[in-house]
Amino acid sequence: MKIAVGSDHAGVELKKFVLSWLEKHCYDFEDMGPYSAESVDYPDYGHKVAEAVARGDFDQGILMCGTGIGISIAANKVKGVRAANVCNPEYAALARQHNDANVLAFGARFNDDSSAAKILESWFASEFEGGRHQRRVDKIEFCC
Ligand SMILES: O=C(CO)[C@H](O)[C@H](O)[C@H](O)COP(=O)(O)O
Repeated sequence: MKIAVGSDHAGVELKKFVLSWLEKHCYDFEDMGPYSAESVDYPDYGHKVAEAVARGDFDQGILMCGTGIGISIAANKVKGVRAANVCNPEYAALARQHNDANVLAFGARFNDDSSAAKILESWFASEFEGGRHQRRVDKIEFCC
């Protein structure tokens, strides 16, 4: 599985942990930036990761900003992307199981390495359940 990872300045430090976690668990990943803590705009990185997932270059994306809110809103503007801003491991599991979320977002200012690891474990351990959820996910794309 190939994972695209991005953040804004607020997420740069936690991104380092996420990258090390992905490496430790043998995922194929790419750090799409930023590469320093200099202030940047979260939509630039939200779009970059989301577009890479939508093109099929990556299976999933992981995004972090201060709260996870702005960067997930930006990612969700890209057709075919279902970004879930997750605040605990249960949300991470349900985002995969019920929403077939293909981009995981979370807040770097509200998670430390330990809570981020629990979110990542739950996300990657969970599969889309299909069935009634497939019908609902299909309807997401059909909004005028
Ligand atoms: O949380 C965010 C957006 O939802 C971003 O990470 C920003 O950091 C946040 O908007 C605060 O901006 P600042 O320039 O870091 O003060």
